[in-house]
Amino acid sequence: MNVHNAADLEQYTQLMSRQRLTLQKAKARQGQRPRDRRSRQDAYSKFMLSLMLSGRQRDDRHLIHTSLIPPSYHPCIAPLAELRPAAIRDLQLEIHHRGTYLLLRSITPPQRMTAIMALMEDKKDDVVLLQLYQQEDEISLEATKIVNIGTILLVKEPYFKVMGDGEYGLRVDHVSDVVHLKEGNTMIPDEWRPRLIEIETTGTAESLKLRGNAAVGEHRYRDAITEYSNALKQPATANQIEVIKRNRSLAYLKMKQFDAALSDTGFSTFTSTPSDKALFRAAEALYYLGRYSECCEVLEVLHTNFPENKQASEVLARARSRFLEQKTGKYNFKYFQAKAKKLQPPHLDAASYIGPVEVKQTQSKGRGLFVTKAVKAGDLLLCEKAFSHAHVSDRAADNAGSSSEVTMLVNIETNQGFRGGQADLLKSIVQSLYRNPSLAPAFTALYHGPYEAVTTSAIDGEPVVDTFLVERIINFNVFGCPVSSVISHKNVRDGKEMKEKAHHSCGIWTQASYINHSCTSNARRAFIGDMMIVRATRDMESGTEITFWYHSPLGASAKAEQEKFKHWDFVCDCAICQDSRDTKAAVAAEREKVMKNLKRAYENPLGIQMRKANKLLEALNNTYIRPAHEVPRLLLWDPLLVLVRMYAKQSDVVKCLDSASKVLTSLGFIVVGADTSTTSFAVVKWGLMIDQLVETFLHLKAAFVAIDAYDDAARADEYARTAYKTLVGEDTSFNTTYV
Ligand SMILES: C[S@@+](CC[C@H](N)C(=O)[O-])C[C@H]1O[C@@H](n2cnc3c(N)ncnc32)[C@H](O)[C@@H]1O
Repeated sequence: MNVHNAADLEQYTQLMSRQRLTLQKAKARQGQRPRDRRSRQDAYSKFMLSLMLSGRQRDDRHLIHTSLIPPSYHPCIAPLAELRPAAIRDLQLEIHHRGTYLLLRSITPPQRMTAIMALMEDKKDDVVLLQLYQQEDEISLEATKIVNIGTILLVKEPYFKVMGDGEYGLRVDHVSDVVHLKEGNTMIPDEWRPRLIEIETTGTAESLKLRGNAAVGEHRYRDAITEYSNALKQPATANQIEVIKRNRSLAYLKMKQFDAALSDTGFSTFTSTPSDKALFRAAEALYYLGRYSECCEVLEVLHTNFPENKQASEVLARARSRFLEQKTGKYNFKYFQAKAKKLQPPHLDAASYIGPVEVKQTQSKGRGLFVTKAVKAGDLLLCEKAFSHAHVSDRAADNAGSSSEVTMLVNIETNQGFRGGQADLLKSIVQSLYRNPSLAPAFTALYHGPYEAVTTSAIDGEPVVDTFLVERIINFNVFGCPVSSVISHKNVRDGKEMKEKAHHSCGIWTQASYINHSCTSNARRAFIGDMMIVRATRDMESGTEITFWYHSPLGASAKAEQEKFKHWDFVCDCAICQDSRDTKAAVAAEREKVMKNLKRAYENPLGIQMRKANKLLEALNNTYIRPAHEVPRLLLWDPLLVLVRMYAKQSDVVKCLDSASKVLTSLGFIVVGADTSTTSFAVVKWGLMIDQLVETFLHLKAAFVAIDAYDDAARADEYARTAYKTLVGEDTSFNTTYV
């Protein structure tokens, strides 16, 4: 929804045909055991050379950075005990070696490209290039912490393939298909043990704990977790175990493994006197998991038992604010706007408010979101924090716009490609689900088309994450977003952008994902940072299904509109789409002709030819059959608004009111009193919520003031603010946007 489809890029088409060819060639070799594998020395030299060159400055200006999604396959869901060992030399091309595993040791440092790569050996001294996809980015975790010389790991059900450059390699798409073997693991062969670097495998619980503490001191949190976990395998007193776990919980917090951090604090079985550290860490984990009510409870105990703990009071104040936001939907939007401007990425410290809505089955659109009580236009339905948000800065987006430097996520199987932050989104969601399985259900429940995901969520006590399921869910549920909708709105106001824009930044909002599309929608989404704000655009009765635009119906032909929905695999059946299907070809041609003539009449160098324009507008209006409040007349509002502006400038109040009233009518509104009569001005029924509405209502307000109709002016002002609030998400910035 408002994300960049890559199909319009020439590079994309070329890339896709190259990839498809590679895939075809590779398929033809399925089952072969390649005889031309590089020797160990040759493979090593090649890898090291490539590693060396990758460190040098390259001309990246015309590169497409792609993340290619291969044909989908399931993650391994068999317990390790049931898998048989395999050897590199027995691997067959283009096969997922189900029921087996490879035990590998890295003989090189890692190279980070789209995947993290390293050359691995097995016990028979054969080597293979390993590509680990969907790993954390370098800032979160250096590649050397994932794989480095001497790292021993186990690849479950390996997928051996011909790579893009014709070489052979192991491709791992599911993070859960790799097991890092820690020192002391009995699966590590004896001959590999002495070569393990700097690893002391034994020690007492106390000495290992101290090593863990030292690792924490050096910010080596992953190592610290290993040390503490080893310590917990040694004999220890109950008190020692508690301390080691508490320390490990800090390392888990630093690694953003909030589920594990919480569990290590003993939260689920807290006694009456947990330590201040345990309480604080539990509170921190709960905060990041969005469990604000429990977070407040824990912090209140901490505050009571350890009143001198200043940090606790600060966090308690924050947690209470989040809890209040979650309960009431009351936010400091002014603060949001200021923060979103400053933060990079613009991720706000805020809780989600899920308003009077519920998910229910619809007649023909799968599940949908419905209001549980009557609401008014402008009412807040959702203010949701992104489940995951990929920020692409304006500079990066501008570069991508000129298509000299493009990031793409390309799915060969579905032939879909996207530009922008979607590749980052995939990686970060996979990692987040892997680290915090408690967050998974809200995400995996989202619509994912016909893809059949595995139902196993954990194996051998470790989470199973299906990368292809994540990719499918992103595909159907991603929203493109600006840093703030107020910026997009100002651009429309200033005539810089008339159409809704696609965005490079994007995210997933799990509750908003249940909202289906309709061109005659009754809600709108707005963004501030990573918060999506959904408000009603018209009054709704309890039980009404909420809909918003996946793509705005404005400015595109009906056919082009339907093309856009192909991606989501549905045909829009709203009144606008039905009407356009029912419109005869001759009528459509007549509209096109009138529009062309209208353009000419408007672009006359001596000013608009009013007589001609009025006639043409009348003719255009007459091409529509169904009432405008049922089927908005999408071609009419824009030329009418030009007239409103003109009459406002000329201070022709009567004509200004008349044209503004017609703008509203063409958008599906029913209004009364938008004239010089004594009837009070009121919106009886709201129509399509477009950015230009604010301007329209403000022109009405000015016209009413000019004829001393102050009550009507006040109402027009109120409507302008309601429209603004719906379009931008809040109205605290109204007075600065419209000074
Ligand atoms: C973001 S999901 C919306 C929630 C989804 N209906 C569900 O069951 O979870 C997008 C998918 O919903 C369905 N959908 C959305 N709007 C629709 C519409 N107007 N008509 C038919 N199907 C629609 C399509 O299958 C689309 O791919």
